[in-house]
Amino acid sequence: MDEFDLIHSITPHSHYHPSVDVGIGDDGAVYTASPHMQQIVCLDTMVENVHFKLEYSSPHDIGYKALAVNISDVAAMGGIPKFYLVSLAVPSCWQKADVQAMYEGMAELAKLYQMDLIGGDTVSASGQAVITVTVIGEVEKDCACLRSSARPGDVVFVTGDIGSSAAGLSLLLGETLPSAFHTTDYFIRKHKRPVPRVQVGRFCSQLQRAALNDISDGLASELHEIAGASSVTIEIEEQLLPVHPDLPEANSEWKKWVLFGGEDFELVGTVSQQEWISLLDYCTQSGIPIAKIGAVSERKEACVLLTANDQRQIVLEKKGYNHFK
Ligand SMILES: Nc1ncnc2c1ncn2[C@@H]1O[C@H](COP(=O)(O)OP(=O)(O)O)[C@@H](O)[C@H]1O
Ligand SMILES: Cc1ncc(C[n+]2csc(CCOP(=O)(O)OP(=O)(O)O)c2C)c(N)n1
Ligand SMILES: [Mg+2]
Ligand SMILES: [Mg+2]
Ligand SMILES: [Mg+2]
Repeated sequence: MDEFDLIHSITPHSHYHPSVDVGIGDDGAVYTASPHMQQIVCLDTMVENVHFKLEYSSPHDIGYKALAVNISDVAAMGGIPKFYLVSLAVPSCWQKADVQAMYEGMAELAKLYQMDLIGGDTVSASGQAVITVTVIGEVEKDCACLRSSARPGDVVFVTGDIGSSAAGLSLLLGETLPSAFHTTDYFIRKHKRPVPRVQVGRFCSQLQRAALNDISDGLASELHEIAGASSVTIEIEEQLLPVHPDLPEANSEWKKWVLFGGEDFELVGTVSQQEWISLLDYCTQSGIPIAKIGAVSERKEACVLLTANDQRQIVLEKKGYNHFK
């Protein structure tokens, strides 16, 4: 594989956004930012054997997910994703076609959101493959949905279902065996091909106030981040958590997947009770699943409480995915 030949082959012939003044091919990309908008910049890395395994992830899957998780961070800010840059460390055993397939995975999602690839970097790796994606987005001035925006009395909500991605991972790793009860393909798809909730983020950015976070490390961890940033106590109810009906049949550990599993890439957030009505209305009309899972209490201490199905209230630990634990 030749580095320059590879870069040439993945260079787009045209851009969705005419605001790209200089794309791939110079020392840096140049774009003209829209007036009245603030720029959002996100970066997340995926490492072979930490975030994916080549046994079950194709290069297309890896590319798709590396861009999806970054778009998810833009969605959690309430933004519109516009541009992306890709840094690749490629093991020498990879073929040019494998790398191109990764870019096709990203292009699939980029087409959906009309995003332009405007740069990156390509190096050889002596060990595992690493892909780092940077996404640049934008949001109307002062409309970003910050983790610090939760207030007492707010409704706490989550989109989609949670725990399914962790179930998919467990199936892929062979820790959970497929059976007639579970929707194996659905869980695996939730793990490999998460769909970022950009529409919901955009709707929230137009509200008076919304706190948002995307679920990468797990529901408990993300709720703690909102509680900490807003200095509030969040109270959620186990019976309100949206889970796929087949999840409890999959494995006795399913409740851990829901609270601490992570990589759902759903949005969790808080809005005022009044604005919850319009958010629920919007999602219902758009066919986007969303559920109220609790409320922000009047206590001013950063804490997350869970009312279990037996009605006992417990402190929900800040457990979840942590790279060094
Ligand atoms: N190595 C790093 N250097 C600088 N900033 C970092 C680094 N790692 C994480 N951050 C920043 O810390 C914050 C939390 O990161 P992270 O938990 O990865 O967020 P997310 O779950 O939204 O991807 C973000 O603002 C991120 O940009
Ligand atoms: C082989 C493998 N083992 C474990 C996991 C689970 N996992 C890896 S990283 C992660 C958390 C999300 O990734 P991170 O890099 O922390 O994203 P961020 O929080 O920065 O968005 C989880 C649940 C996985 N996806 N693949
Ligand atoms: Mg991150
Ligand atoms: Mg992230
Ligand atoms: Mg993380």
